Amino acid sequence: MVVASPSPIRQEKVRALGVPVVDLSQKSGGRAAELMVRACEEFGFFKVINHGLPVEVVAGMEAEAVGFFTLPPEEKQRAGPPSPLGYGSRSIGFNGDTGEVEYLLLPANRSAISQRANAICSSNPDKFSCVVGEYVEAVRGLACDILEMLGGGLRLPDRSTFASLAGGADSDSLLRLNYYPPCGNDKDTEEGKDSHCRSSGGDAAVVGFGEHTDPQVVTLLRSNDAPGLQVLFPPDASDGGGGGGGVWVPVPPDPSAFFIIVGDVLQAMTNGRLLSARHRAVVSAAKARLSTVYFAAPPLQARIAPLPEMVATRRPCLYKAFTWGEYKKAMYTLRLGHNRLDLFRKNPDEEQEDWVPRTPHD
Ligand SMILES: C=C1C[C@]23C[C@@]1(O)CC[C@H]2[C@@]12CC[C@H](O)[C@@](C)(C(=O)O1)[C@H]2[C@@H]3C(=O)O
Ligand SMILES: O=C(O)CCC(=O)C(=O)O
Ligand SMILES: [Fe+2]
Repeated sequence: MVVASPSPIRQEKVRALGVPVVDLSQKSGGRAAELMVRACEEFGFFKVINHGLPVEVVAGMEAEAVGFFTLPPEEKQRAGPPSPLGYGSRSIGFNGDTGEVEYLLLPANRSAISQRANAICSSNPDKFSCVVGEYVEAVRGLACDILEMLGGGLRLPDRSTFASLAGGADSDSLLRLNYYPPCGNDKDTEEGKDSHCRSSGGDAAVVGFGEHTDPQVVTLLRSNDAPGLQVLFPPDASDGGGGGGGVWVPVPPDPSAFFIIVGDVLQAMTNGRLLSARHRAVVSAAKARLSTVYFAAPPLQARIAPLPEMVATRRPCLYKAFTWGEYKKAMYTLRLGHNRLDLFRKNPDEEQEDWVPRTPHD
């Protein structure tokens, strides 16, 4: 059998830096919202603790995911191939991207989940629908709280602008379960002999999920206690701008927290004030990583454009208007790592000024 060599990632420019943390038990007074906005302006990324999702809802979701990924390969194939929804292994999207990952991509709503439950979990489809349905509803509530806080922190005239966009029943939100098998570097085991990681040699990490930004409004990512997520901190954030293209920051896993990632839609609506964060997952640990990722998205027909209050004389409108359906169509023509928002830039060659709030003179 010929096994393709997984692509190693060069390890330079990877540095341990603290990630911003927002404690949701301290919501009152607006301080948490201000911290969120600052984290999204600087990194497009933060972690929330004390988020209030019941532990049994989160544990139930993880147990269903483990149950699915540990099924025999032929059973998992019943939920594939990805269209893009469904079960996939190694191949991501339709344009040749690959990684050491298995995944299940589902629409994040109860009825669509129960329609697919039989193919995913034939032993107990009702339990799968119930547990996963409960999880997506709880996490949608958390997404709306966070988006509402961001709207408040940005002082929007309607603080619910983002939450209403992504929190409705007709939203195109998705749930993705990613499973990164362990490296199995143990030469004495059968698994170790076939290891997909040994072939890369040295300490180089292997790509689980290649670098990209998430296209939607915001992403809520939770994982088990295996590491792997890395976020690209822009040059200003990492070293005062002197280091070139930023630095990859490994994010220590925290199963009790959620990691929040700004998506392209939020970057466009805030006219570049909030940054959609480039991130990736690497496979280097001996332990399997399991991530449960909720992408809060607008309805397909929703019109996305920079909000008028985010545009000023010194901060001209950067993006053309588009519908979420148009954005999705464009993104499926591109590779994972491409900068999709560039397709919708008004003046792609224009230098961008740092964001300055609207002044009375504007
Ligand atoms: C290569 C691709 C996979 C992806 C669609 C795309 O053409 C470019 C964006 C990719 C991404 C990244 C974040 C999410 O995991 C995802 C579901 C999404 O909305 O955009 C995936 C897409 C996918 O796997 O279908
Ligand atoms: O698994 C991870 O930690 C990252 C996954 C991810 O970025 C994605 O599914 O879009
Ligand atoms: Fe992602």
